[in-house]
Amino acid sequence: MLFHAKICGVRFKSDIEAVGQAGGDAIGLNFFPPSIRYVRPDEASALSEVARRLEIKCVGVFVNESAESIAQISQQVGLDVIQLHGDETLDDLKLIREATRLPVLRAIKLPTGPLDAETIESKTQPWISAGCDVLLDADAGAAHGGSGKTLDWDSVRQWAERSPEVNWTLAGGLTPENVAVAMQVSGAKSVDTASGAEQPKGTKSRERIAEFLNAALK
Ligand SMILES: O=C(O)c1ccccc1N[C@@H]1O[C@H](COP(=O)(O)O)[C@@H](O)[C@H]1O
Repeated sequence: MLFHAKICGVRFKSDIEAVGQAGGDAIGLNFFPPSIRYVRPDEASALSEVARRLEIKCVGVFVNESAESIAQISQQVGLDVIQLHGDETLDDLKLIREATRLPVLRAIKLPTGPLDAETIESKTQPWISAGCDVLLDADAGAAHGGSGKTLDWDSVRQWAERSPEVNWTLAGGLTPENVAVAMQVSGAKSVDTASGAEQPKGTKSRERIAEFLNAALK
């Protein structure tokens, strides 16, 4: 497992200090320019120094970025994990791995309505076979992520029970209020949130970060 609880889309040092104080083990730095959580690589370098000091992993979130660009940003910032959250292919994965030599977390975007274990299996299987950990997220359309929409956690559990060896993270609309239930129902041991730790949307809240991590790590 790459991490237990990640707070994604942090933009300020104080966000990372709040994650460290509440025992979180990963942050996400968002390199998708249209996102409200986007950080420039030079800003991200300063953030990753804080994370490194607190022994928090830095996950770079990328959407349809070239392998060269991912490698350049990854080196500049000092990333630990590459999260692919766009329409990247298995051929792209090969290039990204060769260029970065970092573990890859593949976001699998699933429908927010009724779901079944077979659908999750068919979408995750090629990436798991290629050696990726997978992050299950709600399909956010053109925004690609950060929608605040939740998944059908019962179906996630049915899929996960069939594949106990797979390293996976639950995302999609997780909040301080629902993360404990989401973990109980789905069986997730690793979770990720972006909008759930914000107040207002786009601004991380120290209180919501602490509440989320307390609920997820208890
Ligand atoms: O957060 C974003 O803006 C974002 C944009 C593009 C790709 C991924 C993004 N974030 C990821 O989306 C999931 C779910 O977000 P939420 O918790 O539902 O708001 C989040 O865990 C990030 O990894």
